[in-house]
Amino acid sequence: MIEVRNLGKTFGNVHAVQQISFTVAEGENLILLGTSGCGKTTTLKMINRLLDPDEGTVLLNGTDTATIPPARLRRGMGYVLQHTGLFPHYTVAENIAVVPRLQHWKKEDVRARAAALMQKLGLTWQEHAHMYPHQLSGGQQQRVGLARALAADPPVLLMDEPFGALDPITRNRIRQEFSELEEFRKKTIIMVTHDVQEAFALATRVCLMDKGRIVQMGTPEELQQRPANEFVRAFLKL
Ligand SMILES: Nc1ncnc2c1ncn2[C@@H]1O[C@H](COP(=O)(O)OP(=O)(O)OP(=O)(O)O)[C@@H](O)[C@H]1O
Repeated sequence: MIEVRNLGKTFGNVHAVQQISFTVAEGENLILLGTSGCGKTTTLKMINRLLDPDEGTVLLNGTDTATIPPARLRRGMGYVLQHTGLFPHYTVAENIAVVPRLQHWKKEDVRARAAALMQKLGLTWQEHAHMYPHQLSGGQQQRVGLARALAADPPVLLMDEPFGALDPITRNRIRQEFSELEEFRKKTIIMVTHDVQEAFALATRVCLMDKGRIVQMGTPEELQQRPANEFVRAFLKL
């Protein structure tokens, strides 16, 4: 369980995040939704300590994450980015293997896991394992990014616009495939998007943000049926 309490982060005179609080239960998918610059990415990065908050705390299963060494914390939290963050000089197989190798998995286990994930995500070992990221399409790169984040089976997945760099058709297809994966259903996920349709397709609950603050949080149905104010109504085009 992840509990975020009164998080705040300021860059110079920009209050990027102010008084953000929420809890995410095991297996839930919380989607942080909002316009560009509203503080979604900053919030996400404070959860795996890529950024340290100026105010507030993040608890992971009751433990203050400020007391957990960042490297250890991140091993339990897969991270998927819009521009994949794949290592360009590593092959597909090597990219997927990064975290299992850090955890000293046996070579054959790493390979079996990578091959199984690749297959689930529409890639094949024979064709793709030895390719480099620049030899893949954007959609294929994004699949490798997902496989890498899932490789060591972390209980938590943080995703920042994971389908954002793709054309709308590929985006919908990969999103659909991803939402059907057993991994997706099992994991606690916090995902950032500015796309209302995507948020509603994947969310257990949506956290709608504006100017660094939470405007409304609830299930997609709650937001649609009981928008808290004009901003919510306009954002959701109700
Ligand atoms: N490292 C930084 N230094 C200075 N300002 C920053 C930094 N990171 C974020 N900001 C500012 O903080 C605010 C929130 O940024 P953030 O990236 O969290 O927004 P976002 O909602 O994720 O936007 P987007 O959807 O465009 O990625 C913005 O005004 C941004 O310019």
